[in-house]
This record gives sequence, C-alpha cells and structure tokens, in this order.
Amino acid sequence: MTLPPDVDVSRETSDRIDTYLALLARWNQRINLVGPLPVSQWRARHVEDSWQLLGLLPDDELPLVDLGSGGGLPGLILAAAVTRPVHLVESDQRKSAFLREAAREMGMTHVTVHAQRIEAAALPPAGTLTARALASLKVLLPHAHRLLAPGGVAIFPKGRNAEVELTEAAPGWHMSVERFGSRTDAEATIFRIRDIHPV
Ligand SMILES: C[S@@+](CC[C@H](N)C(=O)[O-])C[C@H]1O[C@@H](n2cnc3c(N)ncnc32)[C@H](O)[C@@H]1O
Repeated sequence: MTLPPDVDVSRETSDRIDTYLALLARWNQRINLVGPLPVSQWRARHVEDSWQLLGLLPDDELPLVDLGSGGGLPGLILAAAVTRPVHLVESDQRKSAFLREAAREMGMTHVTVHAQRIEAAALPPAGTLTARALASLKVLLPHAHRLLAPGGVAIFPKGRNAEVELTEAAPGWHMSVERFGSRTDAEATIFRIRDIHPV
C-alpha cells in the first residue's frame, strides 16, 4: 500500500525539528547516536524516514511508545508533531540523557524518557507502538502483544528482509498485517500490525 501523504508541518513542529538536528550534531560528536551518515543527509534519511510514519498513526490521543529510541528515531520526530503522550524507552544511559535534553529543548512536556530495558519499564497501554532498527519481528511481536492497548497498532519499519522476518515470526501468532512502501528507502517495508494474539 502507499503511505498516506505527509501531513502539513506547523511552524512549531518545524522549529522543533531544527532544534533536534542542531542538538544531534553537538551530541553526536561525543556519542554515536545516528550512525555514520554525513550530517547533510540526516534530514532526508533520518527525519523523513521517521516523519513518513505520521500518516499511519491512529487518530486518537492514546500514548505512543517507541522502543529502543536511540537518538530519537522515530519517537522524538513523531513527538514533535503530536500532542498525545510519547514514551521513549532506551536502556543506554547516555542516549537517554540526550533524549531528555532534546525533549526539553524542543519544548515537549508530553515526552517521557525511560532509561531502562523494555522488559523493566513501567509503560502505559500503548495506542501506538513503534520500533526502528531494534530487533526482529520475532522479538518485537511479544512486546507488542504485552504493551498494546486493545485496538492499538504496532508500526515497524523494516529493511529488505521484511517478508522473511514476518514469515519466521508468524507461527504462533494471529495478527492483521498491512504493508506500506517507504518513501525514503525503495527496499524497505513498513508494517502496521494490529490484533496481535497468540494462537
Ligand atoms: C540500532 S539502535 C536504533 C535506534 C533508533 N531506533 C534508530 O532507528 O536510529 C537500537 C537501540 O535500542 C536500544 N536497546 C536495545 N535493546 C534494548 C532493550 N532491551 N531495552 C531498551 N533499549 C534497548 C539500544 O541501546 C540502541 O540505542
């Protein structure tokens, strides 16, 4: 399926993204937050990659939980455009410190950072669960089953092995899967999954 068109960006959101990128450039000199891409490509490859998920979010105000947020992708970027509570889970203490400072500098009081392992974090039932470059679907599905509120959706961007991952993870689970092409990576697939239950 084709992703819904990008939503319009408010001035406030655009300012928040600029603040994020400036902070990222500072912090990334000390800790590796977003990998080896040149700074000039961050907006196109990292921000846009996260931003395109906005159109897949349910139209509600239930919490969005982002697992393994790292440098804030996609959690902080999505938080810049929504008012629902956003919970970022990141076990690396230095990355969590960055996420806290970035949320503060971006003026986002609706963001909570959990500097913990996913398994240990006290999280509210999620209307939306996201995870990018964290783990295989086999690992993510049990988290999604445990963390999603009834009717909630899991949004997992995946690389070129997306279908293989899905085939390996599917036995033992009932779920409803939608697939979307990525606008930033021709080989990637974005899964939106709901109704995840053990069979
Ligand atoms: C490869 S990075 C991806 C970061 C970000 N989502 C992105 O797309 O750039 C995975 C992140 O998940 C964190 N992580 C891995 N296992 C975790 C766990 N069990 N609980 C919380 N964070 C975890 C790591 O510290 C790391 O920052």
